[in-house]
Amino acid sequence: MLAAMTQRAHDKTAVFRAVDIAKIYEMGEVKVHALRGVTLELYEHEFVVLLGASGSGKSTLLNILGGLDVPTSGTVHYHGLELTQSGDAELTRYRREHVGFVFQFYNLIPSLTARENVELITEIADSPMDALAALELVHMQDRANHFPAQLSGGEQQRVAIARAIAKNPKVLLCDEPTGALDVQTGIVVLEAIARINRTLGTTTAVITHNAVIAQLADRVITLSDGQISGIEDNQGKIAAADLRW
Ligand SMILES: Nc1ncnc2c1ncn2[C@@H]1O[C@H](COP(=O)(O)OP(=O)(O)OP(=O)(O)O)[C@@H](O)[C@H]1O
Repeated sequence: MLAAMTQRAHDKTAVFRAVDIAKIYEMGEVKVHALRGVTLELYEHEFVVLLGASGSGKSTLLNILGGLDVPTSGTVHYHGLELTQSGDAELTRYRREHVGFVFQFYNLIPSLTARENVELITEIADSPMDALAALELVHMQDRANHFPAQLSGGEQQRVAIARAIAKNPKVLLCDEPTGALDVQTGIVVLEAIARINRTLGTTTAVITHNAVIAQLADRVITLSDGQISGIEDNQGKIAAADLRW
């Protein structure tokens, strides 16, 4: 078992290497231990699901990997860049150049069309893809000229995903991307995320509390009470269209 894991570690290039990270939120007298010594690697091109109950520390971990937050102790590397030694300007540059974020709520700009929402990002990125090509990846090219209010929740989320990947990020971090959607719509959104991982090779991490969604992943990392309680290769990876919950 250990030999197999060591072998795999040698076969793959680590994008992230987090060692013994802890995060303590201090609120007056109260200390919340959101992460308690998390060590993990995420590899190039893989699709990881971070699974755990509410409050287990999933968002805290994702925010730290994405440079939105810093741990109280421990180290995080993104390739050669030590995020835990980086200042605000460096973290901002890191996020802008390397990370696409997708959240539960889409945060599209209501006065801009789908295409314009995506173009906002492509205009400031170094090597963006064409906004329409990004919309095509999430099967929203036909709705490019529609405003967010003219789109369903799932369609808005697909536009938000197009916006996240249009700058060609190396990693796509998704925090409960289907949390606000019904099952069928959620499946279409997950299909879009899986398609991006397959076709662009973007290292993808999806947070969920829904164990069914873990079937999409190459690896499933389970968090419980701020600690990793399991890391498993998923032998039974299935297509999003075949998920049922
Ligand atoms: N900014 C904050 N200030 C204080 N405590 C926080 C803060 N953010 C998170 N926490 C606490 O840290 C713990 C982990 O929260 P986190 O949001 O990472 O969990 P989660 O697994 O993503 O939960 P959920 O699925 O409900 O979003 C929780 O106890 C939460 O209340």
